[in-house]
Amino acid sequence: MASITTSMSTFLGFTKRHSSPLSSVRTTFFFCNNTPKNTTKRIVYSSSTSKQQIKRFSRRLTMSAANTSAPEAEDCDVLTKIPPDDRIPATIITGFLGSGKTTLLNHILTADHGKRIAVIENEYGEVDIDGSLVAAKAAGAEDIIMLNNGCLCCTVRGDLVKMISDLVSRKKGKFDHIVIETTGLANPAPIIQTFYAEDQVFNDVKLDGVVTLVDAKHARLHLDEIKAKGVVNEAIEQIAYADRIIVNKTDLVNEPDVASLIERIRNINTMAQLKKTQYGNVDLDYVLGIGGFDLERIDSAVEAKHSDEDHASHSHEHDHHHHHDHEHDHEHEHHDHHHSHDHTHDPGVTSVSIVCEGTLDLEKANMWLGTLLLDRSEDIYRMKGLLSVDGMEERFVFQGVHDIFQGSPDRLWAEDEARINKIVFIGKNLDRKELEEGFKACLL
Ligand SMILES: Nc1nc2c(ncn2[C@@H]2O[C@H](COP(=O)(O)OP(=O)(O)OP(=O)(O)O)[C@@H](O)[C@H]2O)c(=O)[nH]1
Repeated sequence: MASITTSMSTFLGFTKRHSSPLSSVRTTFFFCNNTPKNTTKRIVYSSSTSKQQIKRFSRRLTMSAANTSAPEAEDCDVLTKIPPDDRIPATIITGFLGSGKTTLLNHILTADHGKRIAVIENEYGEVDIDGSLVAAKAAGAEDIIMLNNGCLCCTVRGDLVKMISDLVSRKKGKFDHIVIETTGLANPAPIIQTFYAEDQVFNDVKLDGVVTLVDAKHARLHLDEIKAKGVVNEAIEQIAYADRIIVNKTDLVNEPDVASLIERIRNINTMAQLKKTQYGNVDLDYVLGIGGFDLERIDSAVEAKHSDEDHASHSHEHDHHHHHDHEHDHEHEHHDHHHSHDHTHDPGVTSVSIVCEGTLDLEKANMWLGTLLLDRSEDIYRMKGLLSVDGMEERFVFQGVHDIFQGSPDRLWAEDEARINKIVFIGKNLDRKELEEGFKACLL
């Protein structure tokens, strides 16, 4: 995957105060670029990041944590409040070929939600706008832009940046939301990274979330497909990056099959909410206004409270004892589901959750997370966490996508509140024991 890199000097220069009206609010994140219009910041780890640099970074955070009571201090780098973000939200709709992406898009465009939506449609190799989308345009999409000279996640990423910037400069104020439909073979990661790596996009548009359609009838075939070494299985990747999963076409399969598919999806991604549907028929607030990358909404993701539909599936017997003999095969994680039966599936991509009471030593935690991202950022697809850190009165929330990391203190811990840390990782070759031990070694 193309990695986004930045010089570590800017990364370490993250104490600069903002000249915006928000400057009285202390700045949030570890970051790489100045962003004049808002205070969302990013850190992008590069392969040239050294452990020494992480150590320096860690020391700076330690100092700033001890300094949280002095918001006006010139060298202050920790926020007590996550500032409002008024950038235009963008939702990515992805899912394997034929899973129902266009059907969902039409549902969104024709429903009565009062939002003015601009659509970016990536139909690889097609020349004309999909007939059904023409109908949707008539029904009210603010703008439909076709990207058909390549796949968004590879060749036309630059086009995506250009399209979003054109859209913003041409029509700012005339639309409220951007929906991007990927091709069925897209890997969402580079598309997600575009929203952080490209200032032209980042300054005006924020990623709202990734919605992944799963074809209840055919998904198993795609998930089972074993690719050559180094080749991603798009069906797995699309599930792994999702904030919302829609198991569609449930009219074509029986309930036990849907249940075992959901079980399998859950093994890949415990963080996303999941719903079963037919013809993409979901409530619109399930797919728009997700806040999947918002720090203030980390809570709901790390709680891993699954919907009734999820739980309903757990009462069924599972018949998926398949076991792949390939390089990624390893013991799978099942932390949140409390299933005791032995089965192995979706080798490679899993979710690992760590829930643990206690308070973290800031320097150790920084070292651990920094080193983890430095060594494993290719494998860590997404992570979200909520931490209790020594010297911070607030909970520390963070989220990351590969080498992009954002973190900020959010609300104060209540006096009688148990200091429970929660972290969820989604990624490849995750070793739960190692992650848990690494985390626990940072506790005071
Ligand atoms: N039976 C059934 N068919 C569905 C359902 N949802 C969508 N379809 C049909 O499945 C076909 C593919 O749906 P699309 O919405 O075009 O899927 P897509 O993911 O956009 O497809 P690609 O762009 O080719 O990747 C269409 O004929 C839809 O009418 C469903 O829940 N049940």
